[in-house]
Amino acid sequence: MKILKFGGTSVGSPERMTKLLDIINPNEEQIVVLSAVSGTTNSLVEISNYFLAGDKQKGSVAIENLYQKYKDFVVELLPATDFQEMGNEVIDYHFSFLAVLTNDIFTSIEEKVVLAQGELLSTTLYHIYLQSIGVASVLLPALDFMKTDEDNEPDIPFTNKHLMPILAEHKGNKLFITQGFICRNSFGEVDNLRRGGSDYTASLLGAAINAEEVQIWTDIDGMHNNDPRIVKGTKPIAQLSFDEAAELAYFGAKILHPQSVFPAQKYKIPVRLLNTMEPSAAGTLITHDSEKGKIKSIAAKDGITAIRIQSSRMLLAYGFLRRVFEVFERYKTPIDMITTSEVAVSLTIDETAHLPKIIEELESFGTVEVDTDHSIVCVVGDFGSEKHGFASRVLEGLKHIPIRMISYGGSNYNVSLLILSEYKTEALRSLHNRLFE
Ligand SMILES: Nc1ncnc2c1ncn2[C@@H]1O[C@H](COP(=O)(O)OP(=O)(O)O)[C@@H](O)[C@H]1O
Ligand SMILES: N[C@@H](CC(=O)OP(=O)(O)O)C(=O)O
Repeated sequence: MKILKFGGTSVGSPERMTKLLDIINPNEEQIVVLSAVSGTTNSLVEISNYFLAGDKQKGSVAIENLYQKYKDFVVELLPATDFQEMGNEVIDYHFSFLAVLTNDIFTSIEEKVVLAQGELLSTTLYHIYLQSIGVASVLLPALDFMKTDEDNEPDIPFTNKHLMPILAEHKGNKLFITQGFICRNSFGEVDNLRRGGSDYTASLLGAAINAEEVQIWTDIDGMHNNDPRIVKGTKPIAQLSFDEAAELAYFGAKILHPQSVFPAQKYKIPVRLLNTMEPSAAGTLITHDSEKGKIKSIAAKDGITAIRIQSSRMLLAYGFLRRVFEVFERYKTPIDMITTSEVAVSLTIDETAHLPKIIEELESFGTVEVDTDHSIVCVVGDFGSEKHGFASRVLEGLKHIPIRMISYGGSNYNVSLLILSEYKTEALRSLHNRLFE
């Protein structure tokens, strides 16, 4: 069994949806994971924000606008009268549900239910489309088998336990369709795997059913060696290791959800990144193997805050870093980069919700300086062997840009540098010229 995930752009219009059958072979066993139609999740976030802010008027207008878009979508996707009626019933059901849901008290619980409607709509409409052209498929309700635990971690054994019997019940069927992104949390409430989470669903399903392969179909021919939105002339990378892919996804390569690598890595399921618009292109294969002696790719992550704690108490002391880390642990704030000297430690975070409290506690150790608006630029490749001189080439590529922090040696395949965000574009372009041209 293979898992094929199609992102928002791949199901972004009725025409795109109908073209999926150029890629999906209904005679092969597969679970097709769909995201919401592109733009829908953003609209649902906007709708939720209006209701969370108590602006029912604007919220209702936004619901109506989205409803009209789906009306047009159904007419184009399902031209035959009987199937068009089925499509209209589906959207009427979901949009009346939205109206009821937003009519009363609106909290983060209702917000998650609102956000789930995008994937529920796209999969149900696609399922009806397949029926309309006589292709047999089974619609699997992700909310019955995708679950996170008390720590918000996905529960893969739960998915295995609840999905396998459903698949067995439909023995003889080959094509299964399900929703990406959505799940239930440990309270049984509707929840999600965070923005871009359909990739994560695909990888979790691959792990849960021990799939032959997970394919992430998107609008580009694989992971490129730099951000194609910023740098011209980027190229797809044929092969990446799970660790390299995880670093790139985490440090900004938007093509892949950062957490989606780990389930596939743990359960040894190969992942392919492929292009819906160019299905014959090789794309990127992610496995345990890594190509040696090469720099693979550059990525950047914005919205980084750097914190420096300067303290003479650090000098020749032990236990100091533990106490610093405990502050971040108490506020559930992950640290990305860290560098130390004998009297100071610098670290970066991208979640700033608890920053004032964190600073207040850190001030008991010494002087605290905070710098916002930074970006981490991350270069991924085989840095394990000094003979390539890659690190010096990275620094050479950034010699005209002020560097706030450098992290090298944490792993053999990554160098991360912290710079002011205003230099990001120049840094990515300059590194590209230096490393790949
Ligand atoms: N290193 C990279 N390689 C490939 N694509 C990248 C990279 N960095 C950013 N991207 C962007 O990621 C986009 C695909 O991700 P996304 O929009 O989330 O797809 P989908 O909607 O299919 O899930 C591409 O169109 C591309 O602009
Ligand atoms: N629809 C969700 C989940 C998702 O993964 O979307 P996409 O595959 O288009 O990145 C989102 O927009 O976040």
